[in-house]
Amino acid sequence: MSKLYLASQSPRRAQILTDLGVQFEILQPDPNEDTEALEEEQIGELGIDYVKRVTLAKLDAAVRRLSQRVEFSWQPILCADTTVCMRDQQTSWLNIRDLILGKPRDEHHALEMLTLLNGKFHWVHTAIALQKDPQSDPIVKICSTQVHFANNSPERLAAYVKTKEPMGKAGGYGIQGLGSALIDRIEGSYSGVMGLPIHETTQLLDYAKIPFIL
Ligand SMILES: Cc1cn([C@H]2C[C@H](O)[C@@H](COP(=O)(O)OP(=O)(O)OP(=O)(O)O)O2)c(=O)[nH]c1=O
Repeated sequence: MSKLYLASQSPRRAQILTDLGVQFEILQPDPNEDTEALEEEQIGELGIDYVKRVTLAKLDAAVRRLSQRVEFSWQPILCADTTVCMRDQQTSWLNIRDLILGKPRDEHHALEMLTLLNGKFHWVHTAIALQKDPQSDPIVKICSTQVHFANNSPERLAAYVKTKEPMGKAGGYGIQGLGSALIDRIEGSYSGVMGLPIHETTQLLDYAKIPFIL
């Protein structure tokens, strides 16, 4: 049966693939690889371009890692990146700028991010990329969802940060957890916000002929 390599450390992505009934193996990162450099923003880069570039770079690194194994059988590789972004205050019709929010460095940073998102709309872009075999070009799909934060009190935001849920999550919240208490509406894909848009993922699985439950 065809199997898949998931080049991601995100437990949410693994859980979604498990729920879909996909046979997969997690491709562990190379401990010597500088992943921070990979995720560095370029000046003036829009969120959607950023997420696509980082996902393709993750895929490229994963393909290299796999082919360096002494013994390996080629199987399609899937990876993803999720980013939260808002229009920068300095944006104009002639110069559109995004403020890209990655994962918070610490609790203080998480509170800063949540305060920025509070009472407003923002975008969550998730790019997924799949390399079917060494010869073919990677296929990328981008899923963008608009999320609106309710007008939460500063005390509620601080209480949320204390739960530690914001850590390791883009924008400092998890829609699949207590973070959903802070959100009053979304337009788009819930699973995309969580880090792996299910519909777009099944399109890539179909393309790579990887079986799943449906
Ligand atoms: C906005 C949001 C993000 N997230 C998570 C999904 C991603 O795991 C994380 C964004 O970080 P990513 O850099 O996309 O992924 P990762 O570092 O967790 O894993 P890897 O690079 O190995 O694939 O934020 C949620 O779980 N819920 C949410 O509501």
